[in-house]
Amino acid sequence: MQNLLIASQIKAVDAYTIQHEPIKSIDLMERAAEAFMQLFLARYTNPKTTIWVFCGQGNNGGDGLAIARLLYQKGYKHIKVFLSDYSQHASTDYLKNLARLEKAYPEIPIRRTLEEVQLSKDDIVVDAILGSGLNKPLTGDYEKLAWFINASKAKVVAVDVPTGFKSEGEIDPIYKGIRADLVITFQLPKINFFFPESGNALATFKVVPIGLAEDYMASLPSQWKLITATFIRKTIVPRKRFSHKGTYGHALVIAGNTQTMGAALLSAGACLHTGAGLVSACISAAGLIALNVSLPEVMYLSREELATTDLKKYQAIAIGPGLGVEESQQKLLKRLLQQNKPLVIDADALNICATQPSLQSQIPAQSILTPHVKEFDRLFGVHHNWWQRVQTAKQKAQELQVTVVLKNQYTFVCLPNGDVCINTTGNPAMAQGGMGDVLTGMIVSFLAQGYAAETAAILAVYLHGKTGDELAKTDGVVSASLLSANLPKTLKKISDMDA
Ligand SMILES: NC(=O)C1=CN([C@@H]2O[C@H](COP(=O)(O)OP(=O)(O)OC[C@H]3O[C@@H](n4cnc5c(N)ncnc54)[C@H](OP(=O)(O)O)[C@@H]3O)[C@@H](O)[C@H]2O)[C@@H](O)CC1
Ligand SMILES: Nc1ncnc2c1ncn2[C@@H]1O[C@H](COP(=O)(O)OP(=O)(O)O)[C@@H](O)[C@H]1O
Repeated sequence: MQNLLIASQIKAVDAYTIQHEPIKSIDLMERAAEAFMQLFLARYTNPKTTIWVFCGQGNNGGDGLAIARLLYQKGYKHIKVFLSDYSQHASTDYLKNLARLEKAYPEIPIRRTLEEVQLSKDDIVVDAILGSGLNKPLTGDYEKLAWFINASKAKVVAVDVPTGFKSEGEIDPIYKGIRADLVITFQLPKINFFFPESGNALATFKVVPIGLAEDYMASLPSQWKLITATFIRKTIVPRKRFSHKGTYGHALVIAGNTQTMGAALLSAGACLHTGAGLVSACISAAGLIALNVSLPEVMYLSREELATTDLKKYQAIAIGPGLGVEESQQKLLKRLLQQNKPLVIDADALNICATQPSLQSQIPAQSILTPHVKEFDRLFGVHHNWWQRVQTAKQKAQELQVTVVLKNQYTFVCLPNGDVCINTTGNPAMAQGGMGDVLTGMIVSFLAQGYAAETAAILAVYLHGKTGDELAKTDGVVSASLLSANLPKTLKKISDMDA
């Protein structure tokens, strides 16, 4: 798991690296500019393109000036620089890089007013006006500049952060900053890149390492974590010699209704494909034939039997996909909550809890809640932005001592200790009904196999997205059943890798 840091912490890491590597700050800036340039060159290979580098007067602007010099040195001769020197203050490294540029390549045009700038849609703008130092909303000349660049339709590549975009905290509903096609960001992604509202400010981002002190970064306190492939590889326990079905637990999936039996089948199927030793599906009788035909390995438990069965024989239980919210399902859920056994609670089970708020306090500790945005807001109230929503998820996870899996393009897994783990696997080819049902089956499967609740949720969201990513390399749309069928392949790939 990788710590994500807020802008002030990154500044501290910057200072620490400068002191302990040691490296001069101007050389660290050069390293950042080099890293930016390498990725830029790989993407934009035509040296005849006109590149306008817009620079502010802080270190972001300093990066921009170094980038202009390095690109020119690499043969990109159509470089022009714009200085937005609207302020009295300029950073030392900005001034040094301005002097270096003017000395090395006095022929590069430097402009200071927009009347001198003509941007075409074929040009590239390097946005180095304001970076992580943004400390107030854009106004006046800065706002005009952003408007001018956005209106030009030129391709925009931002340095570290698009000008006007906050690295963390609530994102303003009306975005006035620069809209970047690509952000090349230094060392760590900014926390706000993972919130859907960032879609107004950037189409995509790439992280380039600039050699900041890794150990120090890891030692700083942060409740924001990125789920990494390394963590997953280290955490997944390979199947053991001499193991048998009993080794991998018995999972029960309580789901499905006459018109939504597919949800139950998808969930139970994914549970099987993720490796539970035994899977039982408690579905309405209408689904029995379908279950036997499509998932012969899965055992059936009738709704009536559920009432009398000793639940101890199941190592993990999930409830909700396609369940329905009628009185009988409400009773069923209430009875289950009274057993005080941790549950994976999804879909209609969450919807029932939303209409009966008193049930919330009865959710057993160690349970896992897997709402999508609408289920989340039904359950915990309407939220006007994702920052607030994640704050609530974090708070509820701590208050109820549960794991909240807030599903989205980037899923936020909020743990009972207050950590928010962000998953970066997954893609729009997966945006199809049934995908969440598969995820629920995966989580309950990992739980049955003996993983702790937090770990089961993290492994499942990563593996779910990773399988979707592998399939999206060849398929434009990835259905839930296709993804489910491919889970064993991803698991095999992961367990074959060296941790
Ligand atoms: N470790 C790393 O990651 C490395 C980072 N590096 C680079 O440094 C960048 C951060 O640089 P930075 O701290 O100098 O801030 P930056 O964004 O240039 O802003 C400058 C000043 O602008 C002002 N200002 C703020 N908001 C404003 C507004 N709305 N409208 C008008 N003015 C506004 C404010 O000054 P104030 O007005 O408060 O006096 C602020 O201090 C980072 O993004 C990366 O590119 C690399 O070089 C090396 C390693
Ligand atoms: N664009 C996307 N990128 C990444 N993951 C996605 C995307 N669209 C959907 N998903 C994933 O698919 C699942 C959808 O869950 P949900 O809405 O509950 O589906 P359903 O109720 O249809 O089963 C979530 O895990 C979500 O993260």
